[in-house]
Amino acid sequence: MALAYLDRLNQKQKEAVVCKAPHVQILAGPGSGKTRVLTTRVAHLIRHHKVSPSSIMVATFTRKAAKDMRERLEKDELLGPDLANKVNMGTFHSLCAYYLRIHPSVVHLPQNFRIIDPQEGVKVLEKLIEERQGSISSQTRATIKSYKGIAGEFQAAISKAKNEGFTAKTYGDRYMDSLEPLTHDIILIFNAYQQRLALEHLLDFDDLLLYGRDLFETFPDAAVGISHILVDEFQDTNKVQYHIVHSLCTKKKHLTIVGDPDQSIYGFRNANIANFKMMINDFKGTRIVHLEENYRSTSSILNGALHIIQKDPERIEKGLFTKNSPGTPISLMHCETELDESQKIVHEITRIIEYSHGLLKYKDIAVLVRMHYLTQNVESAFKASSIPYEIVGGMRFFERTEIRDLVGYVHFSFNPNDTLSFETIINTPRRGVDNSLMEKISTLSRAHGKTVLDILDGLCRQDLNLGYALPEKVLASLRAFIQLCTQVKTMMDLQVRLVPPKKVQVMTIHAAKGLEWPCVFLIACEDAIIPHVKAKNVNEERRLLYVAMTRAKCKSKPLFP
Ligand SMILES: Nc1ncnc2c1ncn2[C@@H]1O[C@H](COP(=O)(O)OP(=O)(O)OP(=O)(O)O)[C@@H](O)[C@H]1O
Repeated sequence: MALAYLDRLNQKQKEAVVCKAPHVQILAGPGSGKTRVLTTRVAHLIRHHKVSPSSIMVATFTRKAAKDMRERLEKDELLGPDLANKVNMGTFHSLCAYYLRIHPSVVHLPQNFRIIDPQEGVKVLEKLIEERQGSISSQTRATIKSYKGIAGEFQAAISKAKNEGFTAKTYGDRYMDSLEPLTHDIILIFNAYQQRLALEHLLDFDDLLLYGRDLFETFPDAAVGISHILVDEFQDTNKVQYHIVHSLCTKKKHLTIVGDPDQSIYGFRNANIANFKMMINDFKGTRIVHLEENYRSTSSILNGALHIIQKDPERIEKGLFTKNSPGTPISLMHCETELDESQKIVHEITRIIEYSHGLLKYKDIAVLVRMHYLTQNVESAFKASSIPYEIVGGMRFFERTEIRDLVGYVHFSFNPNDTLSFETIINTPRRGVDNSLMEKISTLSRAHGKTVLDILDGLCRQDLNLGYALPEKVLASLRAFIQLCTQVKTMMDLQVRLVPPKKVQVMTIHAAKGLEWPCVFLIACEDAIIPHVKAKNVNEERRLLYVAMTRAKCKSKPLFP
């Protein structure tokens, strides 16, 4: 049978797509067609091996990657929209959320659990730390400048522990004998945090993975019907994600992973490069295929990037080449000040657009930064010179105040135990509920084991006594609030349609992973920024620079003030 979709692949890519080994590890450099190979392998399983599309699960790291892959699969030369839509595809977090919604009781979760974002998590921690400051060690107390700041630090510590696979209980058991006062503070707050989330039927992002791991471990049939699992960006998997993949793959399931150890830039979030070796040990019969031809970049760009990554002493040597022409050399641009740096970028972009005579558009240009705050100068310069730009990964749709409020109403109506959402929305519009009353309502809800709505109802009917009478104006607005919430019957499925960009894309290097543009500027390419002054692992910083440089097809321009 003619398999036309294979014609778009080189020999190694074909080998990776048609490989019949039970498990396949595809190791590939940047721009060598990992996404092309992964999507074609999915198509090949369905079209050639007649695997049902609903038996295939593809786990990605970002929603953007999942969307990108689905779009590629929807093309007729691969699967077409009907078949593509039947493939189970999503981020690890969304796949876990999906199966946890179907089988919540297996891991003792309530049916109406809600997923909170990191900002909401900080809010919970802020309160818990304030409530428990008497029990926190004097050393930690002395470092508290603001509750929000310290809450952020506890959140990072708890998240790190969870990404290593600890629950509050197992973390406490493991570190109970530590001599570090801070460790005991973390144990205390970690426990309190999990108790508060459980009480209010809330899960944070890390919990999704931990509960997902427990679900698939205790009940591998949760993902019934899945026979093939494919994982993108395997170098970014942490221990918990590996555990999930391992549990999912019991009972003769087939695993394909694609990844590039050189692009491992999430070590700070516990990504574990050792997972490549673990896979070889745990999955007998794994075949390794190397993709070594880069199609994306000019040879000048690729050689420049290789020069950087080859200095990583931990690197496992692997080949990467391109048949592309050298193109223009990488040009380092020295700038007098940060202001000068952004003005030079404006000047260069204007020149590129003008001289390419329509060949290159604003959307073909990206500006990458090591840290988000570095976008400020370039943003002002773009505004002043009317260059259309988009800061990617800044304030996201769901983080905007009005959207937060709207979603808060939906969440609260769906889960009236959720005091976090209650506190977000109760005074939008103003209802005269001050912080102390808000606290009392939340505390009464927890103490009586009743929902916040029940407590509000009790207050309005005057069945519950606060020790003082609420003004009639406040009672009236609480009644209106109850009525409004009871009117919101169903959860709305808010979906944002992403419009293809037409503007210069400005984003961090982390956000640029997996993307490509003809022209890429990299600003603040200097000591203390990259490698970052606080970076614990200089090799990870080197890999970060490698990822940044390999995003460019023709023009890579690092700048330094
Ligand atoms: N066999 C091929 N022939 C021509 N072009 C190819 C081939 N394979 C991949 N490409 C092109 O190379 C570019 C990089 O491919 P892809 O995005 O799949 O790379 P990747 O390995 O996922 O990159 P990264 O690791 O940097 O995210 C794309 O523009 C793709 O269309």
